[in-house]
Amino acid sequence: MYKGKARAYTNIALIKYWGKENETLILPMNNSLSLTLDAFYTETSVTFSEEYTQDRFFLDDKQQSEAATKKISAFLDLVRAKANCPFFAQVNSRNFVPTAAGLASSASGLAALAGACNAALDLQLSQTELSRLARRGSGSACRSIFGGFVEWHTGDDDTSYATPIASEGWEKELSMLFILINDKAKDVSSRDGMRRTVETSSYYSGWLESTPHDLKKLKQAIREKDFQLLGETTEANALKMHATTMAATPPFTYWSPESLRAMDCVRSLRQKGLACYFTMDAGPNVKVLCQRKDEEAILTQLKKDFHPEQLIVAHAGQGLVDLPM
Ligand SMILES: O=C(O)C[C@@](O)(CF)CCOP(=O)(O)OP(=O)(O)O
Repeated sequence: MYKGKARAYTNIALIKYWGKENETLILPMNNSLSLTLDAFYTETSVTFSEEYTQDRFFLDDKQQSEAATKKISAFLDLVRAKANCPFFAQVNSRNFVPTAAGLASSASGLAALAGACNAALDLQLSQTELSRLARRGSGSACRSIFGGFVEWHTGDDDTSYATPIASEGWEKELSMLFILINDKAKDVSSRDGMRRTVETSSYYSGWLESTPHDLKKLKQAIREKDFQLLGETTEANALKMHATTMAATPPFTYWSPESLRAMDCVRSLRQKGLACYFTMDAGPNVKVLCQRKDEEAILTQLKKDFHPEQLIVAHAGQGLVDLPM
């Protein structure tokens, strides 16, 4: 019996990963850049045992569907091949995110699973090898191996992994405020959404052409600790990513009326002189990037338009953490 446990934190992309060049190997069309946060994380333990007759996957103590277990099994097969281990496994993941907020990201889950498997089978993987492995579970998971600002590079199965970006700790001066939009509509998963967009969106080529330029500006903003450039580039990049979905066939959007209202609130706060910018992913929630020094003032304003329980504050977080069983 081999056991391991790890914790990984959610990351939010400032330059989005939105499209795969290779679905099986989960290779991205473009480089992305994210900020690992401290507010949301997943703790995953894994046990490989010769006594198990199948893989089983529990999330928050609930056994998961066959489809979800199949996805985990495919990842475990990679690990078993690497470790030359024939045993089935039981995976227990616990998401430390606000319940029913639609925030449980596959990024922290799969990164934590990579770490737990590494510990259980004593694979002694480097952070780069862990990032490469986590990528095979979910693209954005490869970024959660590291804390702070992280870049995920395009490439082949060997060369596509994430690396931390030197920032002299500037990320500690930033805040990310989550505006939770409880939206009934069933979201298109990020995996399905990006596939449909790559295959059918007439705006996709424009997106691909513009992301390297956005990435360059974002890295300049980190180098120069220029919050306005960071914010403007982040917001514009998110809007371009979401524009591609509206030009897909059939068209779709992750935005709900409440999302639009939240985006408007951010713009009007900016007009009042409070530096804040939004980003959005494959769901209706709106994430507001600001400087820690303005966090209170912005929260006070947002509380005029949203219920306090819709607002969650996050700061820069750390990379993968091994945990004692
Ligand atoms: O995080 C970003 O860069 C942007 C997104 O969050 C925008 F929605 C996509 C994340 O996609 P993910 O869940 O990693 O997909 P997978 O590789 O199909 O598992």
